Amino acid sequence: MSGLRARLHVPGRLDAEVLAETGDVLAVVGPNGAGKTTLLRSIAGLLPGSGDVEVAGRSWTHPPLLPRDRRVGYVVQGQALFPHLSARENVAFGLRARGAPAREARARAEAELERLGVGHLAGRRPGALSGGQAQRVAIARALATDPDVLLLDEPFAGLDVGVAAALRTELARHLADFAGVALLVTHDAVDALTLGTRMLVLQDGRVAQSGTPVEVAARPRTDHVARLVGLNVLRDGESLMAFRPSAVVLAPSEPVGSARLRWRGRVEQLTPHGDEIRVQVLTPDGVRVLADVTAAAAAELRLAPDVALWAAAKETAVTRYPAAPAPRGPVQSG
Ligand SMILES: Nc1ncnc2c1ncn2[C@@H]1O[C@H](COP(=O)(O)OP(=O)(O)OP(=O)(O)O)[C@@H](O)[C@H]1O
Repeated sequence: MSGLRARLHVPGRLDAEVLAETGDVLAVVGPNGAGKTTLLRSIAGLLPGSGDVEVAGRSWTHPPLLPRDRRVGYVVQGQALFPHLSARENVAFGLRARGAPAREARARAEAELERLGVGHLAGRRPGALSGGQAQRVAIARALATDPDVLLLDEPFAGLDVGVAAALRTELARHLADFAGVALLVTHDAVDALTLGTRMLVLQDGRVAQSGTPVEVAARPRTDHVARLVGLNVLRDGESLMAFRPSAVVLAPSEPVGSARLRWRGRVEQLTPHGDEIRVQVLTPDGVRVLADVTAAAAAELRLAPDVALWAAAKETAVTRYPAAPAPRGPVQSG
């Protein structure tokens, strides 16, 4: 087994088996308190005695390895850079702790910061960095030690939308190059679908579902995932398009504007969805598009089953990604 095999048990909090192969990016999703952070911390060795972990054919738990002896890069929730160290020293820290000579650690740290687009900020302390810059430093620090397992706990949380989008694009590149197994905790379905090669759904400390993102999105097995991936995921040739139902506009006649994707169809279903109404539109070719509209808009459009209408979405609201390759072996619950 070249990847990760873990059976994790933290009484009352987590009971899960995780299998991932080298090159996998496992998107870990689930409601608050489901055990996502506990899962990452168990793998990192921060919760001693919490189960069996085997990485690249080597046990990290029999005998138990200290966290610093595990080949892990961990980007914790809300960053934890050392405030009194420069970006360069923060990144070099882990290398020094693993015995790298100072010069070598410094050179590697600078190269890693450069790779993350923050090389020019190497001398700054975290207090003088923006949230997005600090997060890049945190990712550089996690990658600098060439970990076998990369743990990312909500890496885009708290960042401005534009900053998060830029970092997401960049992280996608680094994850594609990354030679180990990555676990990405996220509350964002688009992250799970675009960055994950597999998805692991946790609920009440257990694995509720696993599979490729497309499999999970197509047949959500928990309410949370259904809501989370309450996304439109439509095929467009060789790629998939994902967009939120809230990005879909309904109109009685064909919408104008060339940049819009549009579908003609009929209302198949209307369901309450929070403060809004979720409308399922069925096209003559069998494509289903979800739209969330306010009650006022639903009344104005006289929405009822079988009413003919148009659905449209702006191209800018659509995330496109390649259709997933054939599924690999299952990640199982414990
Ligand atoms: N230090 C702790 N001691 C005892 N229980 C804890 C501790 N940390 C977390 N828990 C509990 O363990 C469960 C899992 O928490 P965890 O933080 O792993 O969830 P999560 O899925 O990461 O949640 P979130 O999305 O809110 O970050 C929760 O019921 C939580 O209350």
